[in-house]
Amino acid sequence: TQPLLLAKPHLRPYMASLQLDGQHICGGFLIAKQWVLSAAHCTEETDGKIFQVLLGAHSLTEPEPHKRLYRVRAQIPHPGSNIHNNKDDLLLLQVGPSSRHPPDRDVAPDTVCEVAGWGTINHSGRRPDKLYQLERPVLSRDVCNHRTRHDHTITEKMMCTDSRRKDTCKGDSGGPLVCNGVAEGVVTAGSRVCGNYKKPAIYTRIAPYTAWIDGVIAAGAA
Ligand SMILES: NCc1cccc(Nc2n[nH]c3ncnc(Nc4cccc(O)c4)c23)c1
Repeated sequence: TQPLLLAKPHLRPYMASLQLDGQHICGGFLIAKQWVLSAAHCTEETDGKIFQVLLGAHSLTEPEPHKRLYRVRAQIPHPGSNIHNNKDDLLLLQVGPSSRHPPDRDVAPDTVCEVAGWGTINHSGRRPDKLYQLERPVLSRDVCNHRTRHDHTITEKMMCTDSRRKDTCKGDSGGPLVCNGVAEGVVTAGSRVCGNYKKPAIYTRIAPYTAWIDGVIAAGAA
């Protein structure tokens, strides 16, 4: 049979894993804010236990910044579903606020990440009409904090990429720094300097702020 292909990480943010006690039981997918659709047969061997729903994952076990395990507020099988046939084999799950946040880990130095933006393209200050993208290696916090670079102003809630030659610039602020398919940082202007290797590009890391982000989303969702 045709060998199955490994999915490219995080290209399917709607993809859900329905779990019991940390064990994957069934797939599912987001069809609306807070609602996951799956199959009613998935509740057969659960003897009434309520699933947890894992969203934003590629690996079921490894820590990933956008991975979240959500409680299920309501589990609603289609009224026509039954254990004798495949009719109306649908299950709707209303997911509640996330019950667990992934551990907050630095991206390894030299990891090549990408950043995109409509910011100015070079010292000419030319502003593009179309989106540009840039691949840059992560710079360790120690190097970025060196006296001759950002001189100990880079906290553990920030990260840097090498700014030799290719760099972010005016108008790129706010965009995502994506490493291995995961948004790890948000472009910040920092010293506003562009393309100077002595002033590496700075990003606000996202992982330290997931509780704040979820809190705002949950409050807004009410
Ligand atoms: N590379 C870090 C970075 C990320 C995001 C934005 C920024 N810069 C800027 N953000 N806002 C700005 N307002 C005015 N000038 C600015 N930078 C600038 C413009 C022309 C020549 C040059 O050497 C630097 C910036 C710098």
